Amino acid sequence: MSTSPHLTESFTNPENYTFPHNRLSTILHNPNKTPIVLVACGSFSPVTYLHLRMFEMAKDYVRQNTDFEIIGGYLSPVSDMYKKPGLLSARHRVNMCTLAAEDSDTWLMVDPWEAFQSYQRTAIVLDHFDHEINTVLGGVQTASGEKRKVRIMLLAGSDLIGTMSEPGVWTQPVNGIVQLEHILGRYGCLIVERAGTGMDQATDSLARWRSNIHLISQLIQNDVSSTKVRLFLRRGLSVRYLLPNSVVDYIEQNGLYQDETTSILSTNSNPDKGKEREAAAGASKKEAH
Ligand SMILES: Nc1ncnc2c1ncn2[C@@H]1O[C@H](COP(=O)(O)OP(=O)(O)OP(=O)(O)O)[C@@H](O)[C@H]1O
Ligand SMILES: O=C(O)c1ccc[n+]([C@@H]2O[C@H](COP(=O)([O-])O)[C@@H](O)[C@H]2O)c1
Repeated sequence: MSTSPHLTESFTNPENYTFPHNRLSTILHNPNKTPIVLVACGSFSPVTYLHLRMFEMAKDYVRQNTDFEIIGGYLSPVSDMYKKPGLLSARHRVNMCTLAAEDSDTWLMVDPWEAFQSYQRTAIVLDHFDHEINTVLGGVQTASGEKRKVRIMLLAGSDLIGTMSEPGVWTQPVNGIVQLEHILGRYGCLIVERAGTGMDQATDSLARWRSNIHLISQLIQNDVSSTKVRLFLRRGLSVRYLLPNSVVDYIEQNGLYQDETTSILSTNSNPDKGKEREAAAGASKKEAH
């Protein structure tokens, strides 16, 4: 792993922010393994079982195919300033992710750092995790007391990684540094196959970082998406068993996704996720400068 500096000298924290690390393992059980933390960035509007499944698939993949040991996993909901269609307020998205994480395994956490401030590029978000886990917390310890640096890795669906190959915001430098080099060269990622986006198609032009890109195949096809869940809710259809029960209850109790006025922008069901993301990230970037 490269030791290039972070893309920013200092990180802006939201008011009253503390980095959640209650479920982060403090011990590296196998000293021969490289400790890693998985970070999934996205809208999570709302979080679905497929988002949680990504972490489970990654856990199996890591155990069977790598020399890594996972010491924690984070959902990092994007800022309201991302302004993607269908994006509910950060407060609700963070609350739903928190319920989902509590409901699930014991190693998942939600970091609200990104959600409660201006739009942050993904490279900066990974730097923030690196800073909190390695600089502030001092990494992880082996059973013999030796301190080890934790490697941060992006966990994403193949549709998201597919957009990295397209010319656009991902390829625009952050503070003069090419951010794909930073994300894929310094950190690396685990990519979960997503119905509708081929793995080859997603990674063809990212070949130079091949050794840092881990491809995880879907053995059970499931194309649940937040867009479809929102559509169901607007039509008054049940979404139970597509999301954790606690999240379904939260949506019902708060009357979320009933109509277009509950989202940051009006909702739509545009299937062209790549273009939607590029537009959202591009707009947020322009506003940030
Ligand atoms: N069914 C799925 N299979 C694999 N990856 C998924 C799936 N659903 C979401 N992801 C991944 O989860 C991350 C966050 O996703 P995001 O919040 O955008 O969900 P989404 O369902 O794509 O949302 P939307 O429908 O609002 O665009 C992304 O990396 C995305 O690729
Ligand atoms: O950093 C970038 O250049 C960049 C460009 C496009 C998308 N992203 C991130 O990718 C995630 C996409 O989320 P979503 O909901 O559009 O799948 C979200 O966390 C964005 O901040 C990041």
